[in-house]
Amino acid sequence: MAAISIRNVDVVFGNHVEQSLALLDKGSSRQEIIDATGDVVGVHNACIEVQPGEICVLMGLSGSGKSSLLRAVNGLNTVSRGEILVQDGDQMVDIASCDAKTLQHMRTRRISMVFQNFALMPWMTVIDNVAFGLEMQGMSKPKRRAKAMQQLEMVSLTEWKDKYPHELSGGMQQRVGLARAFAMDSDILLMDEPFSALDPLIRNQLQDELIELQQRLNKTILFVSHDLDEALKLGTHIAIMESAKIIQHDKPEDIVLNPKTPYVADFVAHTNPLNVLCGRSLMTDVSELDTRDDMPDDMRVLNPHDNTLISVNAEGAVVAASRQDQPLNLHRWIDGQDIEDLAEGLLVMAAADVSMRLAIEIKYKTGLPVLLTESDKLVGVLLDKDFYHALLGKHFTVGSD
Ligand SMILES: Nc1ncnc2c1ncn2[C@@H]1O[C@H](COP(=O)(O)OP(=O)(O)OP(=O)(O)O)[C@@H](O)[C@H]1O
Repeated sequence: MAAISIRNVDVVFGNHVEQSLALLDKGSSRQEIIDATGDVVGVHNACIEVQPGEICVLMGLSGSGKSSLLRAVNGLNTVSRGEILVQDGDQMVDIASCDAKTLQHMRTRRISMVFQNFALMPWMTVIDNVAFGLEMQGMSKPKRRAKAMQQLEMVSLTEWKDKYPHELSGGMQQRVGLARAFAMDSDILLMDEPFSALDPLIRNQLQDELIELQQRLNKTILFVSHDLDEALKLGTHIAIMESAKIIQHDKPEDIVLNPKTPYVADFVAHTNPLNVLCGRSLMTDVSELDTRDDMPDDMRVLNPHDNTLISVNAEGAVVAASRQDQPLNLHRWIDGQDIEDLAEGLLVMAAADVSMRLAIEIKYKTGLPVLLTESDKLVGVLLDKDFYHALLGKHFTVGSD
């Protein structure tokens, strides 16, 4: 069961919603609808399923409708048409049509929100800010203070518990915002550009902390960002919005490798995709490696210029390698090992899903191509051209639709 299921959702701001929806159905543009009715289309026909434990990032330029859609998920924006089904135990509640009491229940128990401007109460101490939502849930004072302390510990702010928000830096205030959201124990977190007001170093640190917290707590997160690097880093899925519509909803790697429109390609061209690209997507397939008539059948050429060769056995495993007739040592890369262990001239075999960032580091240390394996079988090789393609962004083609 999806945690959030957004089905054909339109959000129209204004006083002529029916008329504007009719115009949308006739294919009128956003601007034509503003001209005809004065209404603004925030979201047009959005459909996404977010599975439990996913981080889905809504990404797009300013005004594309990201916040409008996010805010519809907890009823802060009225859904003009369509359904937003949110998991509540073993049933799904339609936020678009449920009564006020159910919406209140969903907001206090199931869905928490973290805002860009932190939205802390300036007259309350840090701990009271974190405990605030728990009071709304009806939890007793000692219990909610204990719980709030736990959350502050999680974001390393226990020593600041009695301070007021203005005494904290922006990054610390956003940590309080995170602690407050996590304290609610709700399964779903809505995050509206929570880190964009912070300087890059702190933003990076909070992104890492969010990933770490998410791995521990397994929340479902819908996250708004206008920064593709942030989306690629955080998202298990990314939904790209343009002019109120979702134009591509995919895994990060697919966004980078197969942008569906020039708008998406333009974002991709200005990003650093090395963290999301994996070796398999860019490798030269084993079947494309050259053989030579003057060599045994099991030999493959990695580099004809310095005569780097490998020998592959009947099971497809690499059993030997040489360069300029001198044997090369083979080395199996183990996750988590220290890159400094590698030396010039080692021929490394890594899993085919190795990140391109790590593959480039390996190549830098060894000066050799990187062999990619699956269950010990050679499936491909990262040659110089594959690294250059990754670095120069020559790895994608824009889809036709
Ligand atoms: N409450 C509202 N009333 C009227 N128009 C609104 C309202 N909220 C958003 N809009 C309009 O809907 C459109 C989409 O805005 P939205 O804030 O969702 O975009 P966004 O992609 O989140 O942009 P940003 O990154 O700048 O926050 C904009 O044209 C905006 O002016």
